[in-house]
Amino acid sequence: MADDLLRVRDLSTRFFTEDGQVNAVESVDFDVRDGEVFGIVGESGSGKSVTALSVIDLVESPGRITSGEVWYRNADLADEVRDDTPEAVDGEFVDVRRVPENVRRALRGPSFSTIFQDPMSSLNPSLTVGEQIAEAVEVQRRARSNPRTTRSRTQGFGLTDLLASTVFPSRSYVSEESRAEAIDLLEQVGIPDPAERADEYPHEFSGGMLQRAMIAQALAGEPDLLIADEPTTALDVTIQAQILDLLRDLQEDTGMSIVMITHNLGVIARMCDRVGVMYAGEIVERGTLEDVFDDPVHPYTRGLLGSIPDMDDPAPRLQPIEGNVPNLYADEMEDRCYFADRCPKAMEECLDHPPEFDVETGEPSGGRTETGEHGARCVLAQHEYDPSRALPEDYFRSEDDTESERESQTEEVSADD
Ligand SMILES: Nc1ncnc2c1ncn2[C@@H]1O[C@H](COP(=O)(O)OP(=O)(O)OP(=O)(O)O)[C@@H](O)[C@H]1O
Ligand code: NI
Repeated sequence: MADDLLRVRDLSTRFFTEDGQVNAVESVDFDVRDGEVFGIVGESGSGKSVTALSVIDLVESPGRITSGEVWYRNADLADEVRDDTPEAVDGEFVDVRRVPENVRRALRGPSFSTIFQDPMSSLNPSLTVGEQIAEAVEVQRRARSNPRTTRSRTQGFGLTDLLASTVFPSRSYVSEESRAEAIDLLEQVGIPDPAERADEYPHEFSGGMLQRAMIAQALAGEPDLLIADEPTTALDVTIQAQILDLLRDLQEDTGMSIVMITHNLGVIARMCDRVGVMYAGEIVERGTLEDVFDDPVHPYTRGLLGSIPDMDDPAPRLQPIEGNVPNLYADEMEDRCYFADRCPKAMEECLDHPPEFDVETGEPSGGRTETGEHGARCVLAQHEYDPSRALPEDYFRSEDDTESERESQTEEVSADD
């Protein structure tokens, strides 16, 4: 079994809005192994993107990570930070939440890289594609030749100036070498005539080609982990499939790990080794693709799978299960299973907040067992459905009015995602 590259523990992120506190990510645990694709799937508003942003520390105000650890395996980094921040080191793992902020920021690119749905969020329209990729290559090259040595301790880790250059890319190629590498990267991501295309501007690229260019830029630092948040959602189906295949090929060639975020189970089925199903800010079920697809335990997972979209005919949005994702306002989150009011198998036990149970043993796993095991945050992982303990169907009915009011608000907040 491959080693863990990332161990996320008890990660919680909240938004402190004028309307109240939103518990967007609630005590999330997951692991990402070396060289695997880990999928995070769930309906809109379930907390997938905020989870990803939390891992790379890009949550913006009024959001804040309120608890959790993000352990990243990197022996060199562990050696470098051990003296100054021993509490952030455990063997070869470093809790990136506990290292100084500039060190954490310097991991973006060479350690963690990201691609999003909209390539223009990472490409500058006024620079050629080649210049921008060369710039990313150059930034990473300098970062490598100035490693985070003990020397940096006296210089306050001195990496912020390296990062500044990503914000203000220069207008020409830094060197012939980085230009050559940019062309090489464009070729790797399947852009034909890469030397010519390198001199074109983003608007001269088609949607699929732009997506490839963004991937090239994300790969410039040779990251250990690529976080892909709905990377193909905006593309037409044939191009979607090509980009997914490209990502899978690049993953195999480079050995990097990928966290793939999507609301499309077809994408999960095509890409992922293991998967976590998110609902209302929690991972409610996780395991290998086979575990989760062939033997789902949580009624939410079963509901999702009941409407698995065909890759050739993907539904634009999953809307498989009657009812709505709760709005996640803390003062309305009761201490019960958040799916209970939509669940065909809700029992009296569901009025308590379920821990994660190991599906094999039915024992609480707390996400801290030797993972990869099949876990589910549902009492059905512990024992059989018992109709005599079923909640009456209209048990939550009285909340319907407030729910439909909230529905429109939730849509507003996540609409620009
Ligand atoms: N800036 C913000 N301010 C307030 N609430 C936010 C903010 N960003 C996200 N949220 C809330 O956090 C929750 C999780 O949002 P998130 O974007 O992670 O969902 P998602 O699963 O990625 O959905 P989608 O599939 O639509 O991208 C939602 O309830 C959302 O309303
Ligand atoms: Ni999202």
